[in-house]
Amino acid sequence: MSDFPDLRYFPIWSCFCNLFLKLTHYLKINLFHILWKRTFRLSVDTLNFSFVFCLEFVIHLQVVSFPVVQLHMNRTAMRASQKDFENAVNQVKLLKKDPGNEVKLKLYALYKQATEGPCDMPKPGVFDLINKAKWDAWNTLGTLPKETARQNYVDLVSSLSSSLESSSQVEPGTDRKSTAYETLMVTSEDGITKITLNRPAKKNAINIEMYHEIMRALKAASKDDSSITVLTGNGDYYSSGNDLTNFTDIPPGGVEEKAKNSAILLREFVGCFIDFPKPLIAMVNGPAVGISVTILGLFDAVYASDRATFHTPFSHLGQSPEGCSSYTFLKIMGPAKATEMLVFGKKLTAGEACAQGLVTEVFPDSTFQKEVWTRLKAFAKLPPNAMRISKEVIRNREKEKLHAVNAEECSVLQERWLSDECMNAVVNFLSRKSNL
Ligand SMILES: CCCCC/C=C/C(=O)SCCNC(=O)CCNC(=O)[C@H](O)C(C)(C)COP(=O)(O)OP(=O)(O)OC[C@H]1O[C@@H](n2cnc3c(N)ncnc32)[C@H](O)[C@@H]1OP(=O)(O)O
Repeated sequence: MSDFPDLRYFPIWSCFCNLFLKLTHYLKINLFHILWKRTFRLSVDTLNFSFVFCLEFVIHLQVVSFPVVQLHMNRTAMRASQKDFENAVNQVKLLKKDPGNEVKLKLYALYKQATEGPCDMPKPGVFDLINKAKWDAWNTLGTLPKETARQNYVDLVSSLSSSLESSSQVEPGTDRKSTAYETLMVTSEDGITKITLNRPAKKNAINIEMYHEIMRALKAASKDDSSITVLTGNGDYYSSGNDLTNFTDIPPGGVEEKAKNSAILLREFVGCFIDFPKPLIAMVNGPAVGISVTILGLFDAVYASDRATFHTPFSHLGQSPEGCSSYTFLKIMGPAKATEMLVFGKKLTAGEACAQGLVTEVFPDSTFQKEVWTRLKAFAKLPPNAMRISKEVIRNREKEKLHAVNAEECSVLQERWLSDECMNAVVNFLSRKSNL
């Protein structure tokens, strides 16, 4: 405060001084009139005087006061930004995540401009890539005033902190995060968002809530600052597929309504995998059943522990293939092998699934986590935009077809769920007459 004269009351003092001068000036004129003019004329002059007096007041307030108030506000803002600037400089050092080279260059340039003014350094040589990039960033700020650069720096750091904060809200290790998902654990670090199916006591069976949470987690992962997304399971299973108790919660509209709602949910769920924009990797840590197997055809890489098995017992359940597997499995493994899995329900070992192209690579269970994570961390360091664009080029060719297949599979299943074959299979499982 002390280093600045407080200008807040200047306009008011200025107005009163001005008015005082005007008042004495007009009084002199009016005294002259009083002495020499008639009473009638005098009252008109008094009215004129009052009118001019008020006008003077208003004009003075507008012309003098506002610029002064503005000046005062600007000076206050400059003072605030100097303090904020120092805070922002410290805040940058505490950022947990790398904001990326583009942002770092912007920060560097604004810092230099704010502290040293316009760039007056000699331009580094073409081969001195890093210093040249820094010089370019600083030089493009031209003659931007130091105060503006300071303010821009503060704004950039604050937007950076809030965006990194919101992306860290998906951290499962924190209290905030554990309340975010009931059936999943979601973490985001080293450029990798990891979605873990988390109902180990139920073999990670996918109940209605988990379908919705997976979709929510995928949508969040598609927008966060990670480069790749991983889906895995907690416990001894990757997933036992659709939770068969989903079929027991019948709405007032009866089984038809249930089948219709399930088809809508399934279509939306599979659609999220078709449209997911970043590289999506499955870490199949154990046995996988039903829909957790079929959607693997929509992943970009599938790494499996040698404990994993792949089982799609649709005929046993009176159901039919979903997850676009009626299309992707045929493309991946050819019609004969796909039929063995999807129609006859043949369970594949990890090695067999790898030989047929469904799995990218199999790892011994003892080293599975370590080996796969080392690989994933290396992948996550690749340029994220290049990975996303490459995936887009590959996926776009198929997207329309995949959505059409998804729609068709869901509509066939809607009918199947109403069949005796399906209802008996579900009842048998729930009454524990059968395990697959
Ligand atoms: C709305 C969209 C629909 C999308 C269409 C999707 C279709 C599919 O995914 S079809 C595949 C459906 N899945 C199954 O048919 C698997 C059924 N489960 C089993 O066969 C077995 O549980 C097992 C082979 C996966 C594991 O057997 P086991 O090691 O003997 O363990 P338990 O059977 O004792 O299971 C422990 C615990 O978990 C419950 N559970 C496991 N899987 C499911 C499931 N898919 N649905 C519901 N509940 C499941 C099991 O009931 C046990 O629970 P508790 O008895 O309460 O301990």
